[in-house]
Amino acid sequence: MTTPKAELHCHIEGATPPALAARLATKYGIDLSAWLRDGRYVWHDFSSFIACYAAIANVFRAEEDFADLAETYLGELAADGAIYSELFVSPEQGLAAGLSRDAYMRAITAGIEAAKAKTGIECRMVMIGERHMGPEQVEGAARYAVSCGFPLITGFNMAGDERMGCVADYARAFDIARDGGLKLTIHAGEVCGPGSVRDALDLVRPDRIGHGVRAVEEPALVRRLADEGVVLEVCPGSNIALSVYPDFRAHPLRRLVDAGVRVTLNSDDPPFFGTSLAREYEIAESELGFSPEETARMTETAIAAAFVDEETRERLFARLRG
Ligand SMILES: Nc1ncnc2[nH]cnc12
Ligand SMILES: [Zn+2]
Repeated sequence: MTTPKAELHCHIEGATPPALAARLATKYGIDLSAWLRDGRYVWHDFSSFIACYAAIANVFRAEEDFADLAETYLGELAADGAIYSELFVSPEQGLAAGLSRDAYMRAITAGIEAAKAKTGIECRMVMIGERHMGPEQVEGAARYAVSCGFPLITGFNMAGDERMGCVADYARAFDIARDGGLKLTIHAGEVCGPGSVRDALDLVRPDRIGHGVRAVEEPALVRRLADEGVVLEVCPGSNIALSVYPDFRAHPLRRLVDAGVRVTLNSDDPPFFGTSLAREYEIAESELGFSPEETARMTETAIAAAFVDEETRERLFARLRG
């Protein structure tokens, strides 16, 4: 039997298989030649990755395209042993597709429900604001998240280019989300260093941090993460693909765990980085030196930190215990 897994950090459009992007581009007459060649996404650094991601996210046009993407991704995750997934969603993509935010949310919800009916995988959605679109867009995403009435949205997150602006500019968006009852996570300490993680802790007070790995550069900050029990959504394959670290030997996951930081394993944007959730578990064991017992503890941490009600959490823990 495959070991049970859980994923807290995956951007749904970032899970688009290249073959699906190619098929939709042909169907809708979109030129993807700058971004997709020989069945692989084309980018070479963080900025071109963000641009490539945006181009691929824009090939979706119909509700059924988004629904199929969510159902297919969750089906694959379940086949790899995942019992829980949090998908990062961007209703702005509904507008880009010529639909509406609600149509986008309906479609992803339909995909989630279909996957659950087939495989039993539990899933929640985390609303994304894109940092490089500026504070107004991110606040708009937070306002929509708390008012749209889709019950599977349980969290709010900011992704995008961490080098843009400062966290303080976005604090209001997180206040809106928190006041509306959503749990919070934020991309920090991926492209930028410990200062970015410290700002996130001070100004956003998140339940979790996306990546956060560069906190390792400041020992006092690592102690703070451990003391405060902040959970990191670590994506080792993504970090290597985006050259945050030159190779797995340089990756700080072991140092963070040894310092008592709570961590989970995630794929981020799997086909962009040549990875999958199952591959991240393999990487942790074969490249980063963790035992199966240790990766099982990371899955437990993911369930403990999942943005779900307590009854669902108990059910998920019961499934983990088998
Ligand atoms: N790894 C990443 N960092 C920031 N924004 C993203 N959007 C999609 N993937 C991302
Ligand atoms: Zn991410």
